[in-house]
Amino acid sequence: MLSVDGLDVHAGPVRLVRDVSFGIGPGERVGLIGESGSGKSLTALSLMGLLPEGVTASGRATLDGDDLVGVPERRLKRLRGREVSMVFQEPMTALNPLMRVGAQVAEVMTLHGRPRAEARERAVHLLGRVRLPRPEQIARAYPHQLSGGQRQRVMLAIALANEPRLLICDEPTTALDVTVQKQMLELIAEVAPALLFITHDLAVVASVCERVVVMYGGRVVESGPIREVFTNPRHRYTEGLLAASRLTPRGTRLPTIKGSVPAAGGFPDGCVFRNRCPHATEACEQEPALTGDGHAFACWHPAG
Ligand SMILES: Nc1ncnc2c1ncn2[C@@H]1O[C@H](COP(=O)(O)OP(=O)(O)OP(=O)(O)O)[C@@H](O)[C@H]1O
Repeated sequence: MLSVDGLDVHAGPVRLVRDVSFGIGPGERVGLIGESGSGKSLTALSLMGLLPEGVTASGRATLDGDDLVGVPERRLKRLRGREVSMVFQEPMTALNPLMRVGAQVAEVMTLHGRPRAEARERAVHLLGRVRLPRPEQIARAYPHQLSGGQRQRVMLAIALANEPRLLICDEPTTALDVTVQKQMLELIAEVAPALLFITHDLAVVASVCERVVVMYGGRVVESGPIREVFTNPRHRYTEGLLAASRLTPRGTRLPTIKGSVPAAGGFPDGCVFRNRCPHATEACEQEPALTGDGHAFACWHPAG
C-alpha cells in the first residue's frame, strides 16, 4: 500500500532526512517515533506534498502505486485529502475560525466533486462517526465554541471525509488532557483505514500501533513490530527512548494504574488493548507482551 523507499529531504544543501524507507500495509497502524528534530514531520509532510518552501524531497514514495514524491502539485491535490489525509497537532490553526465546522467538513468533499447537499448531509454523519454528541448542533458551531478535544475530532472528520486509504496523524493528542487524549487515541485506532502515527511518546505508540519506525538524526535507526522493538531494542537510541518513557521494561514491577496492579493477563479499566492484544490469555504469563494501556507492559513477569 504505502511504500517509502530512499526518501531524502533537503533544505538547500542541507540534508534533513536521509534515506528513509518503510512500508504500511492495508489496515496497518505504524508509529513513527523519534526525538524532536529527528525528521518525523518532514517525512510525513513529504508524503502529503506539503513541505515548507525551500524544502524538497527526493526518493520514492508510492501509495498503491501512485507516486507521492516529485509529482506536480495538481496531481498531489487530487490525492491529498482523498487518498491520504493528515491530522495535525493544533486544530485551531487548521480550522477556519470564521466558518461553521459542518461547512468545513463538507468543503473537503465538494472540493473533490461531491454535490453540496450530499456533502452537508455526510458532514453531519461524519461528526457523529467521530463521536461528537448532537452532531447536527456541532455542525452549526464555530471552532471557538468547541473544546480542544472536540476540535480535534472535527479535524479527524475532515481527514476521513473522502475515505482516504491512509491517515497520517502528527502528534494529534499532545495538546489534549490525558482523558481526552485516551479517547481520541481509541477513536483514531478504530477509524483509521491505515495509519502513520507520529509522536515522541512511546506509550502512545504502544497503545495505538502494531509496528514502529524509530528515527534519529534524520534516519531510520530501527523498525519492526512494537513488541519486538520495545522488548528487545537493537539501537542504543531506542533503548534510551524506552528508558526515558513511561513504559516499564520487562521484569520490573508495574506502577500502580488506577490504584491496582493488573494481574498477568488482566487489563486495567479502559485499557485500549483489552480486546486487541493477542496475549490477552494465560499466554501472558509465559511471555511478556506489550499490552499496556499506554502506561506499561500489562503482561508482566513480577520482579522477584
Ligand atoms: N523549513 C525548514 N527549513 C530548514 N530546516 C527545517 C525546516 N523544517 C524543519 N527543519 C529541520 O529539519 C529537521 C527535522 O525537522 P522535523 O520537523 O521533521 O522534526 P520532528 O522529528 O518532526 O520534530 P518535532 O517532534 O519537534 O516536530 C530539524 O532539524 C528541523 O530544524
